[in-house]
Amino acid sequence: MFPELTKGHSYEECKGTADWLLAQTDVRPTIGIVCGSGLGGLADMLKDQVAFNYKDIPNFPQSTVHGHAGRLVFGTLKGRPCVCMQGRFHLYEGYTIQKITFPMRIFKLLGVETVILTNAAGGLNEDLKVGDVMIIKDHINIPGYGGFNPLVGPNDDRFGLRFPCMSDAYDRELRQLAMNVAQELGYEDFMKEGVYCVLGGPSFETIAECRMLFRLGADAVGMSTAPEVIVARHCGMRVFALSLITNQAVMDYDSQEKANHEEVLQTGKQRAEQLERLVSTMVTRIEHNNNYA
Ligand SMILES: O=P(O)(O)O[C@@H]1C[C@H](O)[C@@H](CO)O1
Ligand code: HPA
Repeated sequence: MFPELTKGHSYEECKGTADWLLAQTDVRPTIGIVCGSGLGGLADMLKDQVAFNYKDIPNFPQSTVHGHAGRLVFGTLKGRPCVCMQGRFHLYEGYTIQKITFPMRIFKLLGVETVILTNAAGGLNEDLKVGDVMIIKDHINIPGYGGFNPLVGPNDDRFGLRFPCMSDAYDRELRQLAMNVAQELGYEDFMKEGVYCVLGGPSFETIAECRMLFRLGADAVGMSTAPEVIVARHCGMRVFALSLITNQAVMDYDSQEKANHEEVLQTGKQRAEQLERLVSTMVTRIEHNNNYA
């Protein structure tokens, strides 16, 4: 790895961005939400919005992917102060892994305690159907095996430890809370739990790759989330993440199916309302001190 590729923003630069945002809104968010492909409608749930285009925020990258609006939205969700990324960043857009995870450090410096991440993913496990919501219980970070871990480079102890633990990355109580809320809402038929595997993208996986990933223990495959989770956990925020299964990964050489981004966005639209209800109900049950009501 070249040193210039492992240089993220300094603590002071992150603080500069967070202070710039805090100076322009009275909202003091304790919950941060990241919207996956086609799931940006989650941000529209916020009341009394103060929204910033990414291009106007100091040091922020810009969204380049269809289905990622590129706005940071502050507001309240059923009275809870929240901040929501309407669009995230991916390695395949050409940003460094430090850059795509930079917003997690901004969340932390804004006062966020709990991060809720969503993504679109392909189902590898045949128990996962298109339209299912998979609560992520763990991840496999394939780019990390090649040195693409967002914590590569000098460690700033003000953010967190040099060697953070990841065996508890996906908060057990928040996963239980999601299951409880799903049951109350009558969503249990499409709520699942599983392991998410991140690849660099942007090409979708080959059949051999899908078969390999399933054998490795992955239930769903995507191109995001795990790097953000690593940075969020490094700086001590609690994490809940879910995948909307937008397509079934092709595992069979006789299949005529082809993964495509339009199908991903379309499935997002179909489940949008239920996802919004699930996330907003969860938010009302997460106390500001990170206990659960
Ligand atoms: O931001 P997410 O992970 O939801 O986006 C997924 C992965 C690719 O960016 C895109 C493929 O359709 O959707
Ligand atoms: N593979 C990778 N990323 C994805 C997929 C997929 O099948 N679907 C949505 N994002």
